[in-house]
Amino acid sequence: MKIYYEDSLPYAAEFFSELGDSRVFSHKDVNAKLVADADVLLVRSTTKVNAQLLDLNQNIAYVGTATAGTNHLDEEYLRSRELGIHSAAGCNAVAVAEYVLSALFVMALEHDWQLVDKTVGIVGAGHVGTRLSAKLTALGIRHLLCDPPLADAGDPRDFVDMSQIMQCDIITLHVPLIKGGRYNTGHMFDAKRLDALKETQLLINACRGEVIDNKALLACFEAGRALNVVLDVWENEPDIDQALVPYIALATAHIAGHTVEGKARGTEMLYQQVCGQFGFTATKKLSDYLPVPQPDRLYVDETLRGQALLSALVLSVYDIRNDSKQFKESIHLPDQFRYIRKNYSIRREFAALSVNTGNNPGSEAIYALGFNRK
Ligand SMILES: NC(=O)c1ccc[n+]([C@@H]2O[C@H](COP(=O)([O-])OP(=O)(O)OC[C@H]3O[C@@H](n4cnc5c(N)ncnc54)[C@H](O)[C@@H]3O)[C@@H](O)[C@H]2O)c1
Ligand SMILES: O=C(O)[C@H](O)[C@H](O)COP(=O)(O)O
Repeated sequence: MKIYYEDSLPYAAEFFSELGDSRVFSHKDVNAKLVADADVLLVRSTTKVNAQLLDLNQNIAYVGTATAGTNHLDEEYLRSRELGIHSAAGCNAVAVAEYVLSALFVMALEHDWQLVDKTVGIVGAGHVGTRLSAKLTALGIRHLLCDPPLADAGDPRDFVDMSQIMQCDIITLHVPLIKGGRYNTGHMFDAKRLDALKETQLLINACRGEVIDNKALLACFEAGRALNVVLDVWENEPDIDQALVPYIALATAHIAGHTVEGKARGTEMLYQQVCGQFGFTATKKLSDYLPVPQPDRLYVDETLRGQALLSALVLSVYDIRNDSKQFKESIHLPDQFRYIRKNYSIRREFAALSVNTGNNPGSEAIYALGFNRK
């Protein structure tokens, strides 16, 4: 069996080499000829999988993406080849939720906000939205969920509509890119919604760039509106509209999901799927490969309490300001969006770190946030 995998899948050699003849490729030079004899094709979001890539291949039996989003796969084409859509749904949900928390704590520091006085509107209550909801609950932050597809499907949680989301102090977007139809998310934040935002609100997009109309957003800023916006994702990546960057409070290069665990879990999920489909027993586990973080233990500053304590802890693991600073200072350089993503020094998830809380009364919130108790 010939297994072709994109070079951005961590631990792919470790997981797949025993299953067959495994070969690595770069998204920059992958083409139809190169993968013409693949039985299994494993990608991340940087490789577009469509007729152009697969029409020369008669044998392909499995195509999988080690990411949550699937909009780089031509679903209609894959279905016409009876291949289906295989993804790593949920692999990086914790990573994105922790990215959002870092953004919230930084914005709170910069604007002197007490987060427990704010209401967060989560749009999209799937893997990411649900993880974020759990962490906000741990922090005692009020939040509302908006997810019409889940509401229509009978999900028992309480949902609100977009008009209620628009009243929230903080709005964070976690929907797939769906172009058209009843649940369209393309330009969900169009000029009209952006005009309705107040300068006291915060809008975060860590799902797909096309969910916010970037031209309309730039027009708001150019008209003098001081909106608070955090963007991890942009329209037309990697060739984003650089004019927008200086206006964005915290700007990053589509790395919200890039924790060691989030990326590697994606590879592990595809390994399990391939084993299932081709009748292999899955013997390998992610825990066999993940490095121990250095350091692996955090100490709580005993003088801090409440938000100050949680903020210090979260930002000691991941401080989004570092990524934003690097992004803003270098994004004008050629091919920089891709460069940052390729060379990103990926971070760890809270669960990889043990916290000794001593007698701190805030301990339960720390563990409920995901930190390890050991
Ligand atoms: N920035 C990153 O690094 C990063 C990482 C992971 C995921 N993502 C993106 O975030 C998206 C969400 O990730 P996920 O793992 O939670 O996916 P998911 O499929 O588990 O959840 C998405 C949710 O959005 C809901 N939804 C669909 N249309 C909607 C609409 N019109 N309004 C409100 N809700 C709607 C769906 O019902 C679903 O529950 C992914 O599709 C991907 O595009 C980005
Ligand atoms: O959809 C996802 O899972 C994320 O957007 C993911 O981080 C993107 O994957 P990448 O571009 O790193 O392959």
